[in-house]
Amino acid sequence: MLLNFYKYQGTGNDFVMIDNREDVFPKDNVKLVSFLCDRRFGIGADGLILLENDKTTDFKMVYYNSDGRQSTMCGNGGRCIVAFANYLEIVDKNTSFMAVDGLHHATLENGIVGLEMQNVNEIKEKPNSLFLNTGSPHHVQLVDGLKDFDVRKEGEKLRYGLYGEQGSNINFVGQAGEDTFNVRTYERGVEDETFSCGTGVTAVALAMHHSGKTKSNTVKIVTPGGNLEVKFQNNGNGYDKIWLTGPAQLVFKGGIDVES
Ligand SMILES: N[C@@H](CCC[C@H](N)C(=O)O)C(=O)O
Repeated sequence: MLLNFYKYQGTGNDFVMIDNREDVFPKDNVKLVSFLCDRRFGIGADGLILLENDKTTDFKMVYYNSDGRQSTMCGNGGRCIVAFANYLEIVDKNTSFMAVDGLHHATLENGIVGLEMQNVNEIKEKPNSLFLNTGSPHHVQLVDGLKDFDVRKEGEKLRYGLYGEQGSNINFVGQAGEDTFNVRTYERGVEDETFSCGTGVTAVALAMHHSGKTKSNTVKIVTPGGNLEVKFQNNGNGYDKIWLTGPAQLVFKGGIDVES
């Protein structure tokens, strides 16, 4: 069958996007998803996202990593699917949608998408790092010489060594200013460094505030794929009103022959 797809990117974190409102996609086909995400034999992407109907909100997001398996929340994917829903004329400038971690509100203006993330009530302090869940699990670690750091090698070591089978995404951080951080992320399920990770930069912003590295509740993050901003409120017990904001763009669209 001919499968129509749309390719999106948000700060270089890229996704195959499929309109699955008519239930056309074989959702349990791990091989098919990993083939579509393959950069040499398929379309190429860090993940695949289905846009589906939802009973109570504008649409539902179903996220797969490039390994072909459904996973936890994807922040950049969440921003991209809002741009996709706008392209499909399902939503205008404000929307609410359902994802694996619950309800998300979002805004869209001139290609910039703001996405409200789930509240974070726990940040675990470890010897050289912090661990928190922003919809997906994240290890956050400050390192020297981030530019030349071997993110793949060190990320893989920690992802399996510290977090076992379940794993975690691993974020390496360098402070660039009072409210600005450089971030490089090793992503679980991609098993490599990606150009940017939305739940990851959200985790970094909160972790840096929690550990006193910044006093600002608007944090600028520089990733290899571009710039993001994370705003939040510290409520004493944790963080709420967390908004991740940055660009999300349609790159190209097409059709691909797949076995039905
Ligand atoms: N790229 C994503 C994170 C996707 C989920 C992650 N790989 C996992 O399985 O935990 C983002 O932008 O948040």
